[in-house]
Amino acid sequence: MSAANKLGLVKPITFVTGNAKKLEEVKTILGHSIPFQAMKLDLPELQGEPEDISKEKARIAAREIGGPVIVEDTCLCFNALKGLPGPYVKWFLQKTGHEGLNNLLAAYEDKTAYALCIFSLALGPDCEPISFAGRTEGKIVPPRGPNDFGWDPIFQPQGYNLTYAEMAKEEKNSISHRRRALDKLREHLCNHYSFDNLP
Ligand SMILES: O=c1[nH]c(=O)c2ncn([C@@H]3O[C@H](COP(=O)(O)OP(=O)(O)OP(=O)(O)O)[C@@H](O)[C@H]3O)c2[nH]1
Ligand SMILES: [Mg+2]
Repeated sequence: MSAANKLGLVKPITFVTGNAKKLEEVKTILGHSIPFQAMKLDLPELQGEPEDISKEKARIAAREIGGPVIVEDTCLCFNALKGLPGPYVKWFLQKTGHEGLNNLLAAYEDKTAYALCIFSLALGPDCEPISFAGRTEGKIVPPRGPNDFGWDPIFQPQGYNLTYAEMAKEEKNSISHRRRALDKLREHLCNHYSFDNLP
């Protein structure tokens, strides 16, 4: 799309999340490529299919903010459990910890899993959100590495001997589910919008 056909945003995009570690990674990955501001808000933990959850989060956030928003929902999906715990991993982690998550797979040979991140962009309260998914394949292992972000210590990406937690931050950010989703979101925003009219 040529520059003349791009929609000029007049309100900045707000990334709405209650999770400081997500925000840190998003800031690092996007750098200055996309201007955005952040708002710490605890959005409801919804049920359903990952893309529907992410889109509904975006509708709720756009109503709260009254302007353009991005949100994301992250799932950790075990293949032996047909994708569960998926979007419910936050509660499994909170209640059962890394050990409990490993134990869920004790009855299965297959320890493979994937991390899935779905960003949704809503331009305003009455706009239908658009989603951008990123997925990284891996397996679930007993915890290794610093315990400063969620399930990072038990997720070992395919092709690596290190868990997400053991990797240097730049290395995780170069292959992560979040990185892959943000690459698509960035491309969409750069192709369709101009940011020159922002206050
Ligand atoms: O080890 C991790 N590496 C990651 O890269 C990662 N991304 C998210 N998470 C955790 O997975 C659950 C997602 O739930 P979630 O998407 O609803 O997030 P949240 O409620 O924390 O924030 P938000 O919904 O306000 O944005 C929460 O427990 C997050 O802490 C991660 N853990
Ligand atoms: Mg949440």
